[in-house]
Amino acid sequence: MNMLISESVLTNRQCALLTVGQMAEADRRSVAAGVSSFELMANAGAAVAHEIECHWTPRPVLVLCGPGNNGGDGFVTAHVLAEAGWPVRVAMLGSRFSLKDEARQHAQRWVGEVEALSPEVLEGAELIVDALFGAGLSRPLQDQALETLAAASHGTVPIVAIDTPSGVMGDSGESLGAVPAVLTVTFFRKKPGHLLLPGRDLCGEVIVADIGTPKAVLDAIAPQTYENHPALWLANLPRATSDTDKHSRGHALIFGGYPMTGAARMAARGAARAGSGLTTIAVPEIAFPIYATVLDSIMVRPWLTPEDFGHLLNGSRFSAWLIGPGAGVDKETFGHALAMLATGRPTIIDADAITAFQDEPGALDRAIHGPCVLTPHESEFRRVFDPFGDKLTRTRAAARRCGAVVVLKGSDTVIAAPDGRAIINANAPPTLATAGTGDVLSGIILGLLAQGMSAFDSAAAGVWLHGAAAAEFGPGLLAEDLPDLLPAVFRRLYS
Ligand SMILES: NC(=O)C1=CN([C@@H]2O[C@H](COP(=O)(O)OP(=O)(O)OC[C@H]3O[C@@H](n4cnc5c(N)ncnc54)[C@H](OP(=O)(O)O)[C@@H]3O)[C@@H](O)[C@H]2O)[C@H](O)CC1
Ligand SMILES: [K+]
Repeated sequence: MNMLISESVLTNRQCALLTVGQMAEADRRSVAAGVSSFELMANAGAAVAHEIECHWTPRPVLVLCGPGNNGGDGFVTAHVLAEAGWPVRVAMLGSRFSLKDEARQHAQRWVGEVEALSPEVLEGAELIVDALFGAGLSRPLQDQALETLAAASHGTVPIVAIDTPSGVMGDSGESLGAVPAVLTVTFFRKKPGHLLLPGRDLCGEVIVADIGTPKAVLDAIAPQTYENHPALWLANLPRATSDTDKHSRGHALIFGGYPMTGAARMAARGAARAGSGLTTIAVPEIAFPIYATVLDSIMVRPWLTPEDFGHLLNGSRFSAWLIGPGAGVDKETFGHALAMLATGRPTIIDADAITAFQDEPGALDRAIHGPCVLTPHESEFRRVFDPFGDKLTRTRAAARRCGAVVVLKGSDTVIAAPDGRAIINANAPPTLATAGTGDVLSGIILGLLAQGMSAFDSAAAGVWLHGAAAAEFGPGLLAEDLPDLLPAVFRRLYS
């Protein structure tokens, strides 16, 4: 739980992610503020050398330099390590004389030999620094770059990547031929590609180094993308105080399907553990005995006809709804979801209720006019939204189109708001890939929504709490374990 321990010292500014374009702007603004490009590069290379010295004892290092500023950082790293007495060799793609500006200046300070890049240069290296391409990657790796990195990845020699593993796209995390690094040192702020898959897996440990970029640069850039972290929403997380009673903590209503009854029950436990004062499952009368016999503090409300269900919604007692887990993909689910959305009250549309709109996605867009969260996994997403583009772009476009917060689930869940803000989550352990965990997630988000938290904050907090609960449990996790792990996560958050 290191992530929890460090959160108190992080601010939401530190969770900001910059695109490749925004990072170039940060550099321009730094230069305008008096920090030269030469100095930024010197600091970048020195930071990489420093991390290498912290992680390894001196050993033969091979620095692979590319034709741009990433290569320039590599020359600085080589120089600093050599000055510290490490045995260093440099191999380069292309000629050092074709380097420009500060990269050229730093390369001139390297007095050693510069070998031509090829798999043969790997011989004898015990640590490889990948400074081939970073933010300027514009096409798939090929020829010597591809062959040398591929050969390096077949051995056991650790690879340290400067900025990104060469071949990883900074904005999307897509790989155009990258091989895994054990450590990636990037500068000023992470980029989306450090968190989106497969980029995140290819980066290994990611360290963000300060290279002297003035803090004010971030305000001028006004980033819209963040890494999920309590610093983003902890202040808005609902907390019971001495003057709260169960009614003031909200009343969550979940549509309970039949014959799949477990999903709604798990969602209900998630909502209750997330702090909803009252939680009710509304169930078709035939399913009432099943639900009622296995639930204690969760209330069960039977309904006989769709009209009865409509009356239930029009009562004023409920503060947020959820439909989807175990609901069934049919006209009834479609109708019940529309009825929930028509109230304008906070609504979560999940699972089957998303798929219920597959023949008429426009109906979903037209119906959403209040706070709403959609929680699709990839297949559900593709049934109602445009599948093109990287995960961040797709999720943003979906949120903008339908006017709801969209949570596109996975190991790199993206949460996007209609106004363009987006959060990437990275605390989900692989053990969450098991049946029913999505139902608990929508329940947790519901519990927060029911207490009056905004749709975007509820979604971000819910996703993070869900990941932290799973991490708390470790291997062998079942979805039904998750709600009971939330108290420990909350305790730690508030300590
Ligand atoms: N604040 C910071 O983050 C700082 C970062 N620094 C470092 O600068 C790089 C970005 O430098 P840039 O020069 O923009 O880009 P690259 O070094 O990554 O590469 C550009 C050159 O590579 C060519 N290229 C691109 N893709 C390929 C490929 N697949 N095969 C061969 N060649 C490729 C590209 O050619 P074009 O034809 O596309 O123009 C360029 O020649 C950043 O990552 C940091 O490491 C600063 O040092 C400090 C501030
Ligand atoms: K690199």
